Amino acid sequence: MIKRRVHVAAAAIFSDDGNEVLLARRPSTVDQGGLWEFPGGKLAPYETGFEALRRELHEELGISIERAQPLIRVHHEYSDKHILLDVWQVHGFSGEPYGREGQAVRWVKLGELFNYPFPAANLPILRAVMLPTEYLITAEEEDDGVFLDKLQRALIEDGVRLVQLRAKSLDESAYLARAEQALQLCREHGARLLLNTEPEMLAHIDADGVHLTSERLMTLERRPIVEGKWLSASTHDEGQLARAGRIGCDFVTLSPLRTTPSHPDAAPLGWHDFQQLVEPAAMPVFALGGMTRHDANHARAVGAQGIASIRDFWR
Ligand SMILES: Nc1nc2c([nH]c(=O)n2[C@H]2C[C@H](O)[C@@H](COP(=O)(O)OP(=O)(O)OP(=O)(O)O)O2)c(=O)[nH]1
Ligand SMILES: [Mg+2]
Repeated sequence: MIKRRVHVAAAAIFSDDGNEVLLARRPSTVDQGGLWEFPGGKLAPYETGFEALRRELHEELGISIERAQPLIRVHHEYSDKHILLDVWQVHGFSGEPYGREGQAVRWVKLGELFNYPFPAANLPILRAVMLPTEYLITAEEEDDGVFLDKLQRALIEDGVRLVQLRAKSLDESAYLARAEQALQLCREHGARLLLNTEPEMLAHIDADGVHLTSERLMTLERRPIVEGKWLSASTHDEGQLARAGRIGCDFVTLSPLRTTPSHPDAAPLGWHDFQQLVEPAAMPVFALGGMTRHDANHARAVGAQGIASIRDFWR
């Protein structure tokens, strides 16, 4: 059977404070009926994704949007069709949204999204909605005091909300001690902390998750930590991205986008190859390697969740 290909534009519409998104419930009579969804629908012939999004949001919710940013593109195989969900992030609209087609519509806190039943294709969208556009990777730093000062600066001044504790030069007990302090600081600022260590470390410290090196990733056949903790991984090519998808990583970094002083010999991907690699990956991907916050918009335009960086945040 040749499957139908369906291209759908859908919206993650955020509340002004950014803490809630608007969900709609699919009528029980249609495909995927009764499940919750991000409002949107199929592209009409000759429509762009954004044009379809504007039309659908007006038809389904009675609102008008002027701008939207790409959030994530998800390819998914249903038994009867291949679907591409082209999901946009919307901040700001005019009109008061209501279910113009009689469907239930509800503002839902980001932390409660997993309580709602969604179509199978939606898991990567939920992850993308819950993640910020910036991922800070900490630098090697000998002194704990200096480390904490720099982390605090990034949390307060740059508004960083996702942190990976990378400290290859520390032994296990020094790493744990630093992780405890970093975790406390992250909690104070509403940020998540992932440990760049063996997954077993989560038994000793209640961090938000684990980041796998690409080598460690390639040794795993299944997800090494429970759902509910975040699992990310470093990837550099198609094979590693595929493995990350297979073991259920919540998101990944893909590098090196550019050549960097820390990895001068690694061949850079550049934006074109980056985009090609990200397109089939059904999870949020952060661009890494010579990235700054000024690259975030372009990264999003080619399919990334945003950018990951050490140097841009470590000042
Ligand atoms: N809008 C939307 N559709 C989704 C999501 N997840 C998901 O698998 N889908 C699937 C369900 C449908 O097969 C397809 C969307 O089609 P639709 O029924 O909304 O299309 P439409 O608004 O153009 O409606 P219609 O004119 O065809 O009745 O995508 C989601 O989060 N939002
Ligand atoms: Mg629809």
